[in-house]
Parts: sequence; C-alpha cells; structure tokens
Amino acid sequence: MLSKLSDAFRAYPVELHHKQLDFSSAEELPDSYAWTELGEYPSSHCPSKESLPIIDLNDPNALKLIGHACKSWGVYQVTNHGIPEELLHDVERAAKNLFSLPVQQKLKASRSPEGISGYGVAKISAFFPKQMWSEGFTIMGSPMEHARRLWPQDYSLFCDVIEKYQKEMKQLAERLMWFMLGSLGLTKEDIKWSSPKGEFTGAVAALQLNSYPACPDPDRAMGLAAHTDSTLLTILHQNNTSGLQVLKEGSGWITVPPLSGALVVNVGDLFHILSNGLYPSVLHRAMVNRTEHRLSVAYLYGPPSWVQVSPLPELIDSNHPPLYKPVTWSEYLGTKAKHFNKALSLVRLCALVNELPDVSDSIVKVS
Ligand SMILES: O=C(O)CCC(=O)C(=O)O
Ligand SMILES: [Fe+2]
Repeated sequence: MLSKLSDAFRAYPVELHHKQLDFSSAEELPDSYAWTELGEYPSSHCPSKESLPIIDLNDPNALKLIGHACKSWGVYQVTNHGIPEELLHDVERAAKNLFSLPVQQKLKASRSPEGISGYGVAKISAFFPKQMWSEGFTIMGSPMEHARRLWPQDYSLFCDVIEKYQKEMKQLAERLMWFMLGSLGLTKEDIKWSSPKGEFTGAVAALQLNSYPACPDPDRAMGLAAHTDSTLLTILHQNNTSGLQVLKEGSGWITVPPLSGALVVNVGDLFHILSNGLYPSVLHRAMVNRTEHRLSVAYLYGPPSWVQVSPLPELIDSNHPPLYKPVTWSEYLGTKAKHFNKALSLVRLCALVNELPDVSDSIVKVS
C-alpha cells in the first residue's frame, strides 16, 4: 500500500542512465535527442477563433467562464489572480540563477532515483527512447537541503523566494479549486476533506522549475513530451517565451501564448476523476526554439495523502454512473509511474459509449 507520496516514488525508482547534457556547449542536436517522428503529430497554427480562454478572476461571471473552459479545454489562463507581478519575476529570476549554474554544480543537487526533490531530467523521460531538451528542479516542502548544495553560502535568497511563492500558490490553488468545484454546483459541505472555512488542510504540492535552453535544431527536438498532470490542478507561470502547447480535440496542438502577469491553470487527472470526467485533464507538451531560453514554474497541487479521490456523489445518478475507482494520490502516482499516459484509463470502471479512441496512445509512441 502506497500511503505517502514519497512511497510512490520509492516504489518506482526512475533510473535514468543517460548523462546530463551540458546544453550550453551543444552546437548540434545529438542523435539521442532527435525525435524523428515529430512531424507526424497533429499541429495547429492556432486559428484566431481557437484561443485559450483568458479569465479575469474578478469578473462576476468567472465561475461560469471557468466551468466552460474546464469542460471544453481542460486549461485556461487567469488574470487578477492576486499573485504580485514582482513575485513572478523573482521566482523566474531564481529559476534562471539555478539553471545558469555550471552543470557540475547543478549535479550536486541531483534528484536521487527514488526521490522527489532535486535537479534532473523529467521523470517521464523513462517512457521515451529519445531524450528531452530540458532540465528540471523539483521542490517538495523546504528547498533548503538542495539549495545549500547549490549555493553553500548564500542559499537563503533562493529559499525565501521559493517559500513565499509556495505560500501564495497554495492560497491561489484553494481559490481555484473552489471556482472549479463551484462551477460544478458543489459547495463546501460537499467536499468532506475541506474545513468549514474552505481550506484543504493537508493538501500536498510540489514546485517544478523547468528549463528549456535554446536548441540548435528545434524542429527535431522535444522540450517535454505530451502528458497530463497527475494533480488536481496545476498553476503554471511561463516566462515571455512561448513553447507550451495543449491538445484541443478537433483542432490539434494549440500554443498557449505567454501573457505577462497571467497564469495558466491545467485540469489534472485527479480533478478529472473527481468530476467524473466532466472536466478532462489536458494533454500538453513543451516545444523548444533556436534562440531563447524558456523557463516555466509549475505548482503541482494535489489532495492530502489520506484522501481517496473518487467521482463526487453529487455528480452521480442513474444516467451518470461513476466512471473511476477511488484512488489516493500516491496510488495514482504509482499507476502513472508504471503505465504513464494509460493511468487514467486503468483506474476507469467502465467505458463510455461512443468513446473516442485514446488519443494519448498515438501521441506517446515515438519509436
Ligand atoms: O513548461 C511548460 O510549459 C510545461 C511544464 C509542464 O507541463 C510540467 O511541468 O508538468
Ligand atoms: Fe505538465
């Protein structure tokens, strides 16, 4: 039984045998980074009518707009979210400082195969024969231990910014949870694991800093392969360089343009389960480019470790049977670590009539 998040990581260690590439000195794309079949994937040049919803959280219609965006996109951008712009710049600068360190220094804070926190390549790399043009740094809880290895003397500036960001993100994630639950007609009484004040006490979160260095051959490289997040929701800050794409049914891959001060919110797999599939988790990926260093900071938000996530009873009736089994976050992460993009269908109880073929199957295959 995987009772804690760390158990799921320990049970499925990710052994990544490849050496971390020093991106700053790479003049050509090594063969091990060349994704030969990239051209096969559907792509869209974003027709103007198909752009991701941007929702002002102070808009009196925000609840309705969020509900619509979650249903039809599984992702949206928010403005007037209350996170100070200065803090967004600070966290971006902190990430930039970290990834600009020499590779040997960064490796001192490497994530261990069984661990969650630290520097390394994306965990999903294990599912692909080719490597991704990116590096990451994951922080769960205090950043102190790893930050000290990177900057033995002056780690406190990094830690202060990260801790402030984690605190602000936690509040925003709770607020967004209530917007999303509210748009499904749910109230505080319906969510057993929320406090009377609407706090999700014991909720677990991780911060994922992503770096996508400029790439000598971007058309053949992949920054981060297509995946859904195993979260309730993810709040993403991207710097001013585009690269994030989301898959929209019937339209293909659509670029999410960076919008200064706005944050991207993804519906994750656990919200997908909670909403009995009404709000689908969004398949997304990150592309790279030739000249700009792209950075993103993802706040991965999930439930307390003891919560069994299952379709909410208020959304179930004889016409809408529960489609998913109850799972804790760590159980779900265990399934994801083993089966990657098939995890959601593996916790499914029954197939939908007229269900579309699992689009992720074809996207994951890179051979
Ligand atoms: O860098 C991005 O835009 C996407 C990052 C992401 O999907 C993740 O960290 O899960
Ligand atoms: Fe993601």
